[in-house]
Amino acid sequence: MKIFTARQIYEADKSTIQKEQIKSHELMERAATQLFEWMHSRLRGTQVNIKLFCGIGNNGGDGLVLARKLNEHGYSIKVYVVNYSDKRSEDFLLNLERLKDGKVWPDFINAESDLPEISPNDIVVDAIFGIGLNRAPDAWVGNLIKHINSSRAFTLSVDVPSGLPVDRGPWEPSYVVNSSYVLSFQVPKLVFFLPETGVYVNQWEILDIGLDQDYMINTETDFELIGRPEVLPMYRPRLKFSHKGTYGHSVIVGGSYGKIGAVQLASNACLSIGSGLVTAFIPKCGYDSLQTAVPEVMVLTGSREKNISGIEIPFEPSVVGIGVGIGQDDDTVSAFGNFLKRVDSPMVIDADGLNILSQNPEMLKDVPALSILTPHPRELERLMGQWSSDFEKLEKAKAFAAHYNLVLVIKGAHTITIYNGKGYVNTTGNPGMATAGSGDVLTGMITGLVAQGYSSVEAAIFGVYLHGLAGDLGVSSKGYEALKASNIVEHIGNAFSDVFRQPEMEQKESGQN
Ligand SMILES: NC(=O)C1=CN([C@@H]2O[C@H](COP(=O)(O)OP(=O)(O)OC[C@H]3O[C@@H](n4cnc5c(N)ncnc54)[C@H](O)[C@@H]3O)[C@@H](O)[C@H]2O)[C@@H](O)CC1
Ligand SMILES: [K+]
Repeated sequence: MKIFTARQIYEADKSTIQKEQIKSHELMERAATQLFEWMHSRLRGTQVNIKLFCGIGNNGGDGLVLARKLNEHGYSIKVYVVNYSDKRSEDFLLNLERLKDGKVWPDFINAESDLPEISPNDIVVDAIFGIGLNRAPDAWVGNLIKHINSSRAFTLSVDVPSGLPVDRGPWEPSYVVNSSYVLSFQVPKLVFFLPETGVYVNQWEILDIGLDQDYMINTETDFELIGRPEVLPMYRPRLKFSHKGTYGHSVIVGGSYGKIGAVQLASNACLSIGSGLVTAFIPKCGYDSLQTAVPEVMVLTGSREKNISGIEIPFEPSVVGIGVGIGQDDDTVSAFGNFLKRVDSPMVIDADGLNILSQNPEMLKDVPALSILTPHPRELERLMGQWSSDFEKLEKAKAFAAHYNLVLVIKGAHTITIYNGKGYVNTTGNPGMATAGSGDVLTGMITGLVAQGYSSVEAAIFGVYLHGLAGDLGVSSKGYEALKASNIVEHIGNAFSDVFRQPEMEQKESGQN
């Protein structure tokens, strides 16, 4: 699913109004009717106090339409107009009149007003600012937002949490509504998925308000949300008359004394995702344990007992995944550097492989084109320097990936794969996966997909998706705390099946942070 910028959403809005020959207030009515139906289908007339905070733009207009409909259906509502500007939008004004026609009289909140009482049992509808926010809210509006946040009431945000701009970080982090649930129109917003701004969104759901499909399909976006519909077409079916050679021979290079488990996890994951053959290249100390733990994996050892000091592979591998548990001994670093010079085909580089690159940036030019680097945020920072916001991080990552012609997988709650100026935001995974060895499993999975002929970017996107899904399936039986990296490997097969599961009903895009 494409992730549009605010400017693109306004364009889609305009194009819909033109093509359908409707008025903008009719589109507002359509959007707010969706909001109402969402609430009504859940509340079914329950007598709870609903407090609607409406700004003076179209986000506020949505709130007013919702208030009118709730009132018509007998709900107990109180409407507050947050009067932060006298530039009220036309559709806001129209709907203010319609609300008054229904005998609902909003309270107007200004800089001098007392803050209204909000009980933890109330439902707050947050329609103060939408995607039109273009500067920090005034301090008194910020204080109102803080007041809403401290009320502990269930807070339903219209389109976006008020105070959260959609194309940058907030000016003042405490002036952003902490949403319990965001009902976002038509498309998800990038800020829902980034570590600094995703914290304002507990759960989100997309409401389809029927914006112009032609515009949506034909407009290129810088980011895309990756769910099942996006990964299904990437799948490469296994062929009846195929053999293990068809699916590639992967080599996992890594391990050092005390860190052989990393290679075990990566090679096991590599096999489980379908690599025809897997060979591990490790120091001698790991030979027995690895052969015993994963008998299907072939093992080559270097000349040293405890670390890798030279990498010799006596055949042409389909792909190499390198770095897990490899350490940073001087001779390992030079073995790594020499190996990079000798390999031309894309590799998967993780963990200490990335740290070696950060320490020795001159090696970056030897990394084969289209290699996949899988840093977590600290490793990314070591590779490309600090950033001041998530948005700057993404811009730097795009520039870095383009400069070296690489695929960058930025690991996190929503892992983002960067390639060719575009970011692919993953939707699977859970906090149970923040556990030792989880990254080693991902390295093995991506390596195994490249071995089977997936392009680098597809291997990264699909591998990240399946890794998260395997973790989600693992959590359903183990729980968050007990989930181990080896459980993720055990669920890779189920993750494939899940991708092909027929949806029981129409899937709605939604998520939880
Ligand atoms: N594009 C769509 O698909 C649709 C959008 N609708 C709603 O329209 C919203 C956008 O409406 P608007 O463009 O009117 O913008 P907002 O309602 O988000 O903000 C209102 C206005 O306040 C001003 N403003 C921005 N930051 C401010 C600040 N810090 N202090 C004081 N004033 C500030 C701006 O001039 C802005 O236009 C969406 O979020 C959505 O809720 C819906 O009505 C229907 C369809
Ligand atoms: K809002």
